[in-house]
Amino acid sequence: MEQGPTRDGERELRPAVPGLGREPGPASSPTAMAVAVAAVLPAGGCGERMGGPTPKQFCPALGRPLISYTVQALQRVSWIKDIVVAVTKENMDTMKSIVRRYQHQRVTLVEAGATRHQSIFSGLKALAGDQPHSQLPTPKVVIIHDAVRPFVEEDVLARVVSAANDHGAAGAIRPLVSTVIAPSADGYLDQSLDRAKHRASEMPQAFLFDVIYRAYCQCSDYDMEFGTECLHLALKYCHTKAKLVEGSPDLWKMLKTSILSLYACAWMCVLKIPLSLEQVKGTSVTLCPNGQDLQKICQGDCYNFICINVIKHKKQCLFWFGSLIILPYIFWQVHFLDFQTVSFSGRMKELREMKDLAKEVKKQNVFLYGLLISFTQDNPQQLQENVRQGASIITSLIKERNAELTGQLLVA
Ligand SMILES: Nc1ccn([C@@H]2O[C@H](COP(=O)(O)OP(=O)(O)OP(=O)(O)O)[C@@H](O)[C@H]2O)c(=O)n1
Ligand SMILES: O=P(O)(O)OC[C@@H](O)[C@@H](O)[C@@H](O)CO
Repeated sequence: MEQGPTRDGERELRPAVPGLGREPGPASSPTAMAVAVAAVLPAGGCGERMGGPTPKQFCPALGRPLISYTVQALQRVSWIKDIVVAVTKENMDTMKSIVRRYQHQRVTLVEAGATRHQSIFSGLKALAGDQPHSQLPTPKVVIIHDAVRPFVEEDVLARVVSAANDHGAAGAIRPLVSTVIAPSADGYLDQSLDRAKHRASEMPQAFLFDVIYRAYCQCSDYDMEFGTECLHLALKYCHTKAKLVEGSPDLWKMLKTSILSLYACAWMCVLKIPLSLEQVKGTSVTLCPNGQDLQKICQGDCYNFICINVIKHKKQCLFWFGSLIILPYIFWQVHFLDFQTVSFSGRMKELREMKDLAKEVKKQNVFLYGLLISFTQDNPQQLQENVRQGASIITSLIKERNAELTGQLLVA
């Protein structure tokens, strides 16, 4: 087994999962129950369906391997104490250098198996107390999450962990996007499933460690080789019925290169006046006053990020929304306009320029949306309110990727 960074001294530190169970505590702030949580990331696949030479988990997005985003998504959840990543022998060095380069923490690498279930089992063994070489503490609840699903939020992780703690197993689900049919052996329709009654099983899933580990220990060779569903193993071998938890649309798994592109949701704010950084404080954003470029932002721990770059008298603002790999690129150009000093013709000129640019970049599948945030110098509160409104417009439209909004100027 390959070990990642030393895990000394963490054996006694148990995480508190938000919203998990109830302990006596002040009624206004329900104390979260302390539950030990670890995660296993199977990352030993070869990406057969994608068809490229590089396994999809190592494909770059904005110059950074996909798996690094997934690890980061788990790493930023402080109550996940260990992240065990299963990678093949031949990719072990690559993964080690990813861990080093992006300074991933709490990561332990183990050798993947020939199938996904084998890789997961290998990860679980690293956390099991009964294994001679296991060095990590055995968690009460273990999360299993595909390395190729980079967009996983703390909220859904907490919900599956909480449900697993209560019910023994839990998994995220999504509505089916198309109807599933069963063909007969000779190529005719045999059965058509009622779409409303079925769901797609997604990740993350979570289990009481004891349940899933016992299931894997008893698992038949056939299940180990051909099975794909961990929830099914818990049911079949431990009679544990998984609680199903609604997941968000972001939980998709990378399967094809066509979606291996960037979801560079950035706001490009061209500030037309010298605006003090202080003025946009309080918008629940992180401010980054020095000239960092998008690449650097992506490499940092930046989710829901607003970066303000100061370039001489012109200021640029990149609002980074963490979700990285969906086509098409969405680009927000945010104009801060002082209505008292910028004339009507000045505003029209800006709009025309934005429309022209939007037309141009649409050819490259970049949707450029405009957002106008108006203000007057004497009313900083109004500006803050407009920035807040702008942020909520962006967050609500960012996932729609609506081509019709290209070149439109929305007003906050
Ligand atoms: N022997 C394997 C096979 C798969 N996986 C991992 O399981 C997750 C989900 O599997 P899948 O999407 O099927 O990935 P691949 O097996 O790489 O893809 P394909 O089925 O197209 O070959 C991925 O993170 C993949 O790396 C694994 O750890 N070990
Ligand atoms: O069905 P697939 O082989 O694409 O994927 C299997 C896994 O990646 C996993 O996401 C599901 O089993 C959900 O449980």
